[in-house]
Amino acid sequence: MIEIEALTKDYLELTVVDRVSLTVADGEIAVIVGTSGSGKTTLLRMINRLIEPTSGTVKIDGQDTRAVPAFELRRRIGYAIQGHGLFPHRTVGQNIATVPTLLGWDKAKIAARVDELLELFQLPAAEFRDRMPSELSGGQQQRVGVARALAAEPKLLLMDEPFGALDPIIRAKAQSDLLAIQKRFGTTIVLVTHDMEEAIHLGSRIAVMDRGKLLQYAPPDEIIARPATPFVAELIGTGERPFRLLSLGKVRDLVEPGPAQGEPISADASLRDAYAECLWTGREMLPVVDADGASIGRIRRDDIAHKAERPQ
Ligand SMILES: Nc1ncnc2c1ncn2[C@@H]1O[C@H](COP(=O)(O)OP(=O)(O)OP(=O)(O)O)[C@@H](O)[C@H]1O
Repeated sequence: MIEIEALTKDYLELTVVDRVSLTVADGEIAVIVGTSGSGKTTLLRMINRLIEPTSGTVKIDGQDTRAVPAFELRRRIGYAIQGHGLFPHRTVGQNIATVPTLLGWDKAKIAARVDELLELFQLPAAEFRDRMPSELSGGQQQRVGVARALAAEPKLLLMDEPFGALDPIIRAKAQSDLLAIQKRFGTTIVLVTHDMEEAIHLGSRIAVMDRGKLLQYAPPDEIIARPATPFVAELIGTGERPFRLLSLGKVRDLVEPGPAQGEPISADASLRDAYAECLWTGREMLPVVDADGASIGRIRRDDIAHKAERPQ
């Protein structure tokens, strides 16, 4: 658990992070959003003391981070940034092995971990282990960057716009990989983005920053339904609210027994995708299938539309 209390950063007269307090429970993904210059990166970097706070405290599992040498803290906490930050003269395998090597893991354990992570990120180890970063595509480099951050099995991972440079299709893939990996390892993640769609998709809680202040810290559905200030509402985009609500729900939540015509939709698809499919194909109902393709019933367009109404 991360407990941030009245955390503040001043640069001379300028307060760039202003008495921010928030708690991130184990296994949660907290996403920090806000406009450019609102203090997101500064807040994130104070957690692993890449930036020293002016005042306030950060506790990780009850321990004040000032009680731990900064280098040790940074080995313990995974850190992934936009543009991945790989070492250009080291192979993919050596990059991923950086922290385990610093921690003195034995060679066999490091090699096994490197291969495990490469496979997990769908980069066959035999093919990618010995390549140089320049021999990878941008999306592959980014995956190696996240793999490196996870190498020493950190309980906590900090990510600063990790998917910012990726095209929309690779980005969606990277996001679903991250969710799968987070589920598997139970990693607690704090992620900075300026993309509200990404925040809502990934976040179990969203922290909205403006000019150094934390305006709201709440689960996505609450941020959408009850924005704390007009600025938060504006950031969500009023015209987008119903669709953002739909993107939080799964087809599985609204399945009913009975048949329907035409191309089926997966139970794990979002309600937003199901609604789009209804509109696009002019259907009032869609057949629903499970991950193995077995029919499990149908979903109605009207039921989906009802879910897009403002929650009471
Ligand atoms: N070393 C520094 N000295 C002075 N001001 C700084 C320093 N680092 C950051 N700032 C200022 O602090 C403010 C917050 O910066 P920060 O990088 O945290 O914002 P951000 O929300 O992450 O922005 P972006 O989305 O553009 O990356 C900015 O106004 C920035 O100019």
